[in-house]
Amino acid sequence: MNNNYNILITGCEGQVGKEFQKIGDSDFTFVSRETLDITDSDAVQAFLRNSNFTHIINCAAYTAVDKAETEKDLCFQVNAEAVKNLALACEKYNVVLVHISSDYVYHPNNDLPIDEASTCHPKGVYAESKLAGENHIRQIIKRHIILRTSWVYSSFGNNFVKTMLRLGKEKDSLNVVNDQIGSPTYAADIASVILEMIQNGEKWGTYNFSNLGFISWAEFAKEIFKQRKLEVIVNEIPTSDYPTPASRPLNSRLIKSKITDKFNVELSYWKTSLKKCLKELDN
Ligand SMILES: NC(=O)C1=CN([C@@H]2O[C@H](COP(=O)(O)OP(=O)(O)OC[C@H]3O[C@@H](n4cnc5c(N)ncnc54)[C@H](OP(=O)(O)O)[C@@H]3O)[C@@H](O)[C@H]2O)C=CC1
Ligand SMILES: Cc1cn([C@H]2C[C@H](O)[C@@H](COP(=O)(O)OP(=O)(O)O[C@H]3O[C@@H](C)C(=O)[C@@H](O)[C@H]3O)O2)c(=O)[nH]c1=O
Repeated sequence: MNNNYNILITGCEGQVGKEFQKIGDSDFTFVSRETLDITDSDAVQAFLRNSNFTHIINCAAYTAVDKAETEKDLCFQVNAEAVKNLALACEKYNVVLVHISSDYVYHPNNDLPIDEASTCHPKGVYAESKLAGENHIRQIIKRHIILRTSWVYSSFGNNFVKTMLRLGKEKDSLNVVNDQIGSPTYAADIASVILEMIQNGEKWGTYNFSNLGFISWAEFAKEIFKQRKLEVIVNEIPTSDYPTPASRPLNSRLIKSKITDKFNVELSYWKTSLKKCLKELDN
């Protein structure tokens, strides 16, 4: 980056937040939940009033999709009300707000690839709270970027890759759903693309972003074990055989031409990014 930027990263201990820490640029100020709870609107206002931030990249969120079904208030506080706080404070102090949202806001009832203009039919508390957060931003602040991404994993925190590696050590075979189709996304690629977007000019709005290729969770699991040379059998099952408290969309095929056309960014193929993450885990 360069000296023109002064960027606050909220939720810095999460998967995406940690990737910004890995980049470790001097333009960044990192705050975790302990340092800045984004649901505390006074604290957020005070933090911005006393600093000179050009951007906030909001990596803070409530991401426990199933638990959200029984923690609706908390989930909405973090993913919707707190995002509103951030948007109001950014608008007041002339700060650009970069926010991360989810493929789960779309939840279409067809198999067609999804662009940013597609109608959203979020199902479940997490998905609804993420769309509510987005809507606050669009209503409050023009100078924003919302990145809708999917199936995020990294060497940090909890995610599908780490769950598969853990279960693969414990069991010879696993049942994994094969009818939810989307793209895994390496958190490091999200951090990189956000920085490219910030440096690439003022093109506000909502953008899909994920790694390239549309696959099922079962295919993802198989490739994780293949790259790790683990002999684990993946039994492909329908979602109906894997009941969960929150329903997941069957179609998460995000079209990424808006982001590639407007920002001229290169997307990484999902297997290539998976390889990088597994290497990172080895280290
Ligand atoms: N994970 C995924 O598969 C996907 C994620 N996304 C979106 O990407 C973004 C980043 O996700 P990811 O990095 O995986 O999320 P993580 O769950 O890994 O990290 C979220 C971070 O936010 C922190 N946090 C929670 N509540 C607050 C609060 N009130 N104030 C400040 N910080 C808080 C958490 O802290 P603590 O752990 O202490 O609660 C955690 O460190 C989120 O907006 C998410 O919705 C989109 C698509 C897929
Ligand atoms: C562990 C496991 C999961 N699954 C299924 C359940 C689910 O449909 C799918 C993925 O499971 P997870 O619980 O890891 O994924 P989930 O928490 O639903 O992941 C979502 O998180 C939120 C935050 C997002 O925004 C989404 O983009 C998406 O990444 O795999 C199996 O079929 N077998 C298994 O052994």
